[in-house]
Amino acid sequence: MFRSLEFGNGAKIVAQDQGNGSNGSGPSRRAIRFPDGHEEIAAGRIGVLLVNLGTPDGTDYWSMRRYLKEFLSDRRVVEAPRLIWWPVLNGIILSTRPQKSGALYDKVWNTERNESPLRTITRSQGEKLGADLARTDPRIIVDWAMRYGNPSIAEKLDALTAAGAERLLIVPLYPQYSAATTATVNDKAFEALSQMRWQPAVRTAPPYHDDPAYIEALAASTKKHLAALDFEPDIVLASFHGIPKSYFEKGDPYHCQCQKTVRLLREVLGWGPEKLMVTFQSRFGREEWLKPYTDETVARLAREGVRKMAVIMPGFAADCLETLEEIAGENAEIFEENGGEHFAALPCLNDSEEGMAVIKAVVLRELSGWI
Ligand SMILES: C=CC1=C(C)c2cc3[nH]c(cc4nc(cc5[nH]c(cc1n2)c(C)c5CCC(=O)O)C(CCC(=O)O)=C4C)c(C)c3C=C
Ligand SMILES: [Fe+2]
Ligand SMILES: [Fe+2]
Repeated sequence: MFRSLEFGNGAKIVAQDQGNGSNGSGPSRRAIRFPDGHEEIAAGRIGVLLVNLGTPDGTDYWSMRRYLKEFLSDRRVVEAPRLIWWPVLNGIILSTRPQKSGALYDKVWNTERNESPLRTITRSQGEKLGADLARTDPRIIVDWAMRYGNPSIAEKLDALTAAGAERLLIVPLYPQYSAATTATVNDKAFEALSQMRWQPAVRTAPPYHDDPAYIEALAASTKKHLAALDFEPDIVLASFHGIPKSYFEKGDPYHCQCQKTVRLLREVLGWGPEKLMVTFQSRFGREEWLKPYTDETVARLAREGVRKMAVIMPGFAADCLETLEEIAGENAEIFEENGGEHFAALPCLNDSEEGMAVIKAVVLRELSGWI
């Protein structure tokens, strides 16, 4: 079966599904067919796929349950032996967490588009990057996907190869590497590629925790958002999503990369560790996670007399439940309950000028030799 995509100049990209047996069903032939119908040439396009964590399709019980089941079944995310984890996940967690998390997502949901902020922002990052890079090299096509939920990595890889992408750059949108994030994005992409008879050439973008473009963007964005506040914080927390301490002990470089990001950011801002502290948020389960915990630190500092606090979240390429609800909502309350007076959660880099400059710098560097 042929699938085709038409372009404004009358050219047509045609992809033939292989549909011939056991080795998957990805597109196996790509060609540009010109209007007169007889000329076929290789499409030769370069695909860039931005991937972020994921998102439920809705905040109702079944959408939340589907999403959490996919997410929490991933062995890269929960490493506990299946014999122990399976009954816990399918018992208590999937019967209670979907309602609880759904209510939290309701607080931040983009009702206009009926989707989570993470999906809205990731789409915008993809669209802005696509428009920008098409001016750099018209062979480049950019798309975006979610590791869990929709749009899936597999469907976007199919679409990119069908559109003629013979070279492909996968970009996990995580500045700091963790097996629970970067590695699982790549695993999922290679799982989809393993089903294709005719694979594109593939690269994956490395973490960019110490990339000067990223550090400069964080510094500029932090200064810009602090200047817009009606107070000057006594202390700024750099809050990262946590991981279980045991993952760090097994060799996950995430903790070290978070620390390095903040060390470099302090150097650019000219701040010491007493002004910009590192903390870890979003614990899940009973195991010990990376410390210090954000919520405990916020409470302690408020009790110790800190009255004005700002929080930046450099590990999140886009605002999401964990930044908009957990930090801007829950932690603001914790601060005030313990005597704090002014609290601000600063926006992530998102699709801002600074944020797009980082993604563009990473992508252009990783495309070198291809463009
Ligand atoms: C169970 C363990 C979890 C690990 C390990 C984990 C690592 C991890 N997560 C992110 C980024 C995000 N996580 C988000 C939501 C979220 N995370 C977990 C659990 C683990 N994360 C859960 C159960 C959830 C769902 C929400 C909830 O029920 O509490 C999000 C937000 C997604 C959104 O749509 O807004 C992000 C982003 C990182 C970077 C990371 C390890 C470094
Ligand atoms: Fe998470
Ligand atoms: Fe959370």
